[in-house]
Amino acid sequence: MNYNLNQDTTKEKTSTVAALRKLLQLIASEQKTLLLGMITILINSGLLLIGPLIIGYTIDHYVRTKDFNGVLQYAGILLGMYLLALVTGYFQSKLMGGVAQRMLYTLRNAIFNKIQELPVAFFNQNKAGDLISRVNNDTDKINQFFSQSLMQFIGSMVTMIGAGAFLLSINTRLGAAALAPAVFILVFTGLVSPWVKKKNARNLQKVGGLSAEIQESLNNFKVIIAFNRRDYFRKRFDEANQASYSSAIGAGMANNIFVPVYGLFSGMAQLIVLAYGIYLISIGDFTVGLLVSYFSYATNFYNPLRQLAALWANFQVAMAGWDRISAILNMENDLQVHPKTDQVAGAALLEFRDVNFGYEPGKDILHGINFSLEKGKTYALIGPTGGGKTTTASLIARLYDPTKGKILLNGRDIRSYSTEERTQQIGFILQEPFLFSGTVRDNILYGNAKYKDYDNQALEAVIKTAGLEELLGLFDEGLDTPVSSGSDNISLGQKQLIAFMRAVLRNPQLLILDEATANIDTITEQLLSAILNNLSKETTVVIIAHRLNTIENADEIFFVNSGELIRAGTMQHALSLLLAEKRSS
Ligand SMILES: Nc1ncnc2c1ncn2[C@@H]1O[C@H](COP(=O)(O)OP(=O)(O)OP(=O)(O)O)[C@@H](O)[C@H]1O
Repeated sequence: MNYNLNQDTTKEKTSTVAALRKLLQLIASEQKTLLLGMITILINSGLLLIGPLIIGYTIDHYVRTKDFNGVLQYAGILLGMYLLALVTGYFQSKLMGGVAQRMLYTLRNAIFNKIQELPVAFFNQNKAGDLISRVNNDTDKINQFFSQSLMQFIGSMVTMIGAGAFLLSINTRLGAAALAPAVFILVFTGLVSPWVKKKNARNLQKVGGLSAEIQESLNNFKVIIAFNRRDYFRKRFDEANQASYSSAIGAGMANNIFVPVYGLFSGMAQLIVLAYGIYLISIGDFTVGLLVSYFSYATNFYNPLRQLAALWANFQVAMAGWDRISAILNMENDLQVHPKTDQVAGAALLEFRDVNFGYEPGKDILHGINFSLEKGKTYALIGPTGGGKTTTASLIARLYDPTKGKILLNGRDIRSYSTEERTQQIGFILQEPFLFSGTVRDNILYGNAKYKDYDNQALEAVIKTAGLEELLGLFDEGLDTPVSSGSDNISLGQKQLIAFMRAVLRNPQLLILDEATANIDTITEQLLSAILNNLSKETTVVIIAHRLNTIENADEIFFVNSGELIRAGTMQHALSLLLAEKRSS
């Protein structure tokens, strides 16, 4: 599956209605609040619509007859109505603000949970900074629309429809003339909106790119400083910033296109009402009071339309953000759990059967790999850099599925194991161990449900039984030694030790060490070797190492080169294969 989120996003075409329907599902549980919100909008718009009618009535019946008591009475009614509109307006913002915040919360959780479900290939193909921008920035665009614009949007629509109905009912011909410019606005909006959305999508993509650039340079700050290449990253950042700036200008211009066009047509409509209205009064078909009301209704129709111009732009931004978010939400993990297959009797612990694999479609890295691992034995994978050792180990741990062939775990297709079952049976110590902020204890118990409730004393007893006591002793404050994922308060070797303890404590059937001792001194390495020898007799160990002394005790050595795996037999033969490969390259 192609997990690249930034591929072809500009060409993507999602129907706005379909996108909106999906988005609204996120607030399906907010029906009551939305209903209340709608009621406040209807009251607000209703009050706005009745206002001009009352003003017209007051002019025709009380101002012209100079009945000031009547004028005062109706002025009081109008004041009451406007105060009520103020109160309903306040509740409207409060209700919708709450809905939008809850929506933002749900949306961020949904994206984060989806990202957590996705396989390693997804993270290979997307930059962390861009993903962060989607979770933070793009969701915020949707939040802004829902908290600030949606109710205004609906309110404006209701007011417009009401005002349009009044315009047509008071005088059909004048009404039709007044509304004619709106048809042009509608056509213009329909034609221009996809282009505006595209501009906004491009802008969000560039903002994501900028975020990725920041993330990359922060992650690599040491290399940047050591090589004095600040200028290089400054230049890269400047380019990304420039691209983001240009796309923001483009999006801003696109978003602003609606306001002047709507303004132009609104002005034209008012001119039409004024000219045609005065003509109708001159021939005795209309009254001054009615024209004042009429003018107010035309304003009530076109003012919200002008507001809609700005709101529509916000809507396009939100929809562009939603497209980027749904691209994540629509991703499916293609490493699905398959139905259980029959177990092959007397099978090896793990078996590769004619396995091919490539990170990109059509570009296989591993070709026709066949081998099996027996219970309780130690295996070594050796070979030149880039030969395919880590890739083979990643397939053993099912970080990826083969493009061809099969992998059997305990005689059953590895794909038929649930993630929990599989990770319980296979422990993988990666080349670059991942630690998170906390303590040594937090990190060695990561993913270990069995000991998570043990207090330090009980855990230390378990550690002692597993032979890890001396390793723990290398940390000043033992289990409580602080660990910080970002800074370097512990060495790389110490990180590898923590990852080692984490994996051993889980007591897996199969333990893979990918260059897991590369940064550990020889004495400590001997200690690790003793711990590995002390593991249960059932435990199978796969060691990937460049330092050959690490694999002295291996029962079998595999030589992995150019994506092919052969049995190397003795250590001597393995060494000759390595040397031959070095000479030929
Ligand atoms: N995430 C990835 N995406 C695309 N290609 C990759 C990826 N990881 C590795 N490769 C490619 O796969 C090939 C095998 O890499 P692999 O990491 O398995 O080699 P290795 O034998 O473990 O090397 P080393 O000894 O340096 O760790 C290399 O050509 C590498 O460029």
